[in-house]
Amino acid sequence: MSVNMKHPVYQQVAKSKLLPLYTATDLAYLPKVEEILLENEVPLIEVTFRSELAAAAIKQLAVSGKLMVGAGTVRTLAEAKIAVENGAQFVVSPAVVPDVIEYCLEHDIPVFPGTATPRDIQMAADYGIKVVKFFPADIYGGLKAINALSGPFYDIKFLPTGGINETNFVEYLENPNVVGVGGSFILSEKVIMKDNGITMNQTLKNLVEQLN
Ligand SMILES: O=C[C@H](O)COP(=O)(O)O
Repeated sequence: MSVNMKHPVYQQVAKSKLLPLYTATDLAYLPKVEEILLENEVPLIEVTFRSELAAAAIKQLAVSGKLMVGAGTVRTLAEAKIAVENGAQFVVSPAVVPDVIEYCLEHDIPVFPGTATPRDIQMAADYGIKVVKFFPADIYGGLKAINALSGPFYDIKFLPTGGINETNFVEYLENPNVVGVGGSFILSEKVIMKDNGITMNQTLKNLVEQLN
């Protein structure tokens, strides 16, 4: 059981720098979601297990094959199995869940466990994990905490999530220990629903422009 750092998911996260966290309540919007993300060259998505449609949305996106699709808010082994069986290519958890991590490593699925403390990070590192979610980033000290944690955990990269928004994401991404940022500020089904994606597309365009 070891971490395959050559998995394309790691390269894509580092390239896109944005990991959109998406909660599906209506599968009809998924083609629009794909269109917006592809147009803005953010070809990946984390579909959260916060709605009953999570597995179906993952499956639809995986079958379509346009985006790299992962599962988020994976808190149990059962959810990890459902996610991967429906085509999830990566898994994100809000905490360090040994069953989830072990299942993912056994199936060559990149897993980003949620960490906030040295103990959490050490637990993830003991599995050979090199990239952890830092969550909830703003409440657990933001960049100040990441800088402090990067001293002893010099070989770990962070994916801050939770409280990241359009005004602070660039500052996070400028930190050399931050590989990318995640969050609901990148893509929202509710916003897409309002005007069939026009506002959402513009919002994402504005975010991506700031990356260059
Ligand atoms: O697990 C991820 C977080 O719940 C996302 O937080 P956010 O809505 O502040 O981006």
